[in-house]
Amino acid sequence: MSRFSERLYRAAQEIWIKSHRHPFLTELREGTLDPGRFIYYLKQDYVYLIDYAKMFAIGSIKARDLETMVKFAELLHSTLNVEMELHRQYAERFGVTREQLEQTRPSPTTVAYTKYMLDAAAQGSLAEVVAVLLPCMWSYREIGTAFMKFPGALDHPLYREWILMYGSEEFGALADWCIGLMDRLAEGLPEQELAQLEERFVAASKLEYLFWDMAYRQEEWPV
Ligand SMILES: Cc1ncc(C[n+]2csc(CCO)c2C)c(N)n1
Repeated sequence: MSRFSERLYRAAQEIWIKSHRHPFLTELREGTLDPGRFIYYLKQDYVYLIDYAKMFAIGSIKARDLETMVKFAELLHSTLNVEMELHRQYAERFGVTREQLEQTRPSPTTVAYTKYMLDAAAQGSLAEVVAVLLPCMWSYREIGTAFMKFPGALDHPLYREWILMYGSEEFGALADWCIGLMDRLAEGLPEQELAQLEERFVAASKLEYLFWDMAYRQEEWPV
C-alpha cells in the first residue's frame, strides 16, 4: 500500500505549484524581490512563528511516546532559537528591533492561518496536529532545496541566508521526520478520518499560498 503522505502530496500538488510560481517566490529566488515586501513578510512570519511554535508544544503534549515528545520539544526549540533568530538578524539589518517584530499586528491572513492551526490542534488528535503543521515544513523544504539549485539564487546578499536555512539538510531532516510521523499515525485509520486529515493538510497548504500572496500585497486591515 502506498504511504498516506503520498496521497497528501498529490492532493496539495496543484496549490504547491501555484506557490512556486507566485511572484513573491520567483522574485526572491531571482534576487529582485522588493526588500519592503520581504521585511513585511519577516514581521508577519515572526508573529506567525510564535503561534506555530505553540503547535509543537501541543504536539509534545499529545505525543504518546517519549521519542515523539522529545522531537516536538526540539522543533519548539529550533523554531524559537534558530528560525526566529534568523528573522531577528534580518530585521536588524533593516533597522527593525526585536520589540518591533514582536509588536507586529497580525494581518487578516496571518490570523486566519494561525487560528486555523490552533483550532485544529485544540480539537483534534495528534494526527490532526501533524496534518495541519506538515505543509509548512514540507513546502519550505521543497522551496529551499529547489532554490539552492536555482542558478545565482545564492549570490544575492539579502536572500542568501533565507535560502540556505530552508535548503539545509537539517531542515530537510525535520520535514522527513514529520512526514514519517504522519504516515505512522495514519496507519489503520478509517477512510473518514483519513479524508479529514487530507482536508486539514490541503487547507493549510492553501493558507501557505495565501501567506506568500499576503506578503506580496503587504496586506493591511481596512482601518
Ligand atoms: C508561513 C510559514 N510557513 C512555514 C514556515 C517554515 N517553518 C516554520 S517552523 C518550521 C520548522 C522548524 O522551525 C519551518 C520549516 C515559515 N517560516 N512560515
